[in-house]
Amino acid sequence: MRFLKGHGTENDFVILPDLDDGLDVSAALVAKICDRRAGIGADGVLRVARTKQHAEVAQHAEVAEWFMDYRNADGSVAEMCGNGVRVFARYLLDAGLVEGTEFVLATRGGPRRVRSEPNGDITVDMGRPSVLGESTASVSGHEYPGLRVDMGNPHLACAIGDPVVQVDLSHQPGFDTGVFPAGVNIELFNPVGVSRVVMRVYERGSGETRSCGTGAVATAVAAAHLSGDTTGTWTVEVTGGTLTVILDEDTSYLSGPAVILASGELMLAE
Ligand SMILES: N[C@@H](CCC[C@H](N)C(=O)O)C(=O)O
Repeated sequence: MRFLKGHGTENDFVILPDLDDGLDVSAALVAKICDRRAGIGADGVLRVARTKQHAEVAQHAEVAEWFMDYRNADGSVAEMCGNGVRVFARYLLDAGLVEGTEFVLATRGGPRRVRSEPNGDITVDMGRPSVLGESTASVSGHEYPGLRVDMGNPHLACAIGDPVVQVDLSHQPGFDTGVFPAGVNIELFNPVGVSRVVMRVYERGSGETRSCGTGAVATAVAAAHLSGDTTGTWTVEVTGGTLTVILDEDTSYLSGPAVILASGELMLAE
């Protein structure tokens, strides 16, 4: 099985080109691939599939030839992955599977338009964030109130008084399972200047990661909300680099680097 490895601000992925739709990618195989000792190691897997072959996204085949079949490191399926879309787009561009610098790809969360920028960054139109109210995350005995934001996938973005670098995110934070029956991605952030935040994230299905694109947009929405805003350009400093988020009236954009760093032949089997 051919694979590539890539990352976006160190949110890292194994890419499985499955252009003929022949791969049986079970949850167990994904978990093995993502294992950082016994596998290649990654926060998730991006299977490159044809949109028209998949009933769950086939309605977008007219606008998006390629479907990002995203799986978390534990093998669970998620609707969207912002950094995954950017790395997936980088792969499609490098492999010559798309024409031009702007195109649409399919995700379970809906079609997403991407643009390759002159400086090499990839920008994604992430759609309009849905603000769903408030909830609370608990970490090491602290209760952190936050904003529920749906980005196609669920987020709880919490501004905290403690420096985020000091928080222990080695375990799953507590959350209200009545509010988030399918689990949630939890962002903790500190506002650090004008339209600038430092963020850490504990991802559903992957644990703490060094970046999360949907989480960066959710965090920008929550940070803007604190100052009574819904629009603006935000710099989100994550552990693995820096992302830019633009919030406008109708949609949101995520920009940053996306890199393919290796390719090879995978010998793992279930
Ligand atoms: N890292 C991603 C989000 C991946 C999915 C998430 N763990 C979930 O289960 O919803 C991103 O960059 O958005």
